Amino acid sequence: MRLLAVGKMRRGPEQELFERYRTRLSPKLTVTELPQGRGSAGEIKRREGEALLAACPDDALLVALDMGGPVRSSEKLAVDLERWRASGRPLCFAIGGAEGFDQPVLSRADAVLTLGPLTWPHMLVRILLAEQIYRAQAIATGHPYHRSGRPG
Ligand SMILES: C[S@@+](CC[C@H](N)C(=O)[O-])C[C@H]1O[C@@H](n2cnc3c(N)ncnc32)[C@H](O)[C@@H]1O
Repeated sequence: MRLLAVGKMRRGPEQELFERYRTRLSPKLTVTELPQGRGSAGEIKRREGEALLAACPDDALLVALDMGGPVRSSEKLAVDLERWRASGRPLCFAIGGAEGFDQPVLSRADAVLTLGPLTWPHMLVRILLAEQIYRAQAIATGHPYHRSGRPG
């Protein structure tokens, strides 16, 4: 699995937390960091979008992290992750920069993964994504890390 992410994560508590989850994942999640775009908001989005699409293999199943996607439970994400991996295509997640994704990235994406309607800082999104993939793996294997606790 690959993560294409705009921006550079510096050493510190965010990186430590991200690594805590990332290193528990199987298969491994490798990270490709892309430079933040320059110029107007439109130029930033276009440049970052071009870099994201250039880094994404043609045959990859691209999952764009964006507020605009359908809301999923962690259990549903576990099912979708299994389905995405069973496709046999390399799985690529993408996290945008401060301006979000350019339309061509969203058009190329095979799926959109939302972490809810709130806007999260992109470095926290890396942590949340790694934790949710780890949780999805715990759900798939029946590991007690995940406890549903929901009625019904
Ligand atoms: C600071 S946000 C960008 C916000 C931008 N103004 C927009 O409207 O998309 C940076 C990146 O974090 C990710 N992100 C932020 N909040 C998210 C959420 N609730 N669900 C999924 N991804 C999110 C997206 O990949 C987004 O491109």
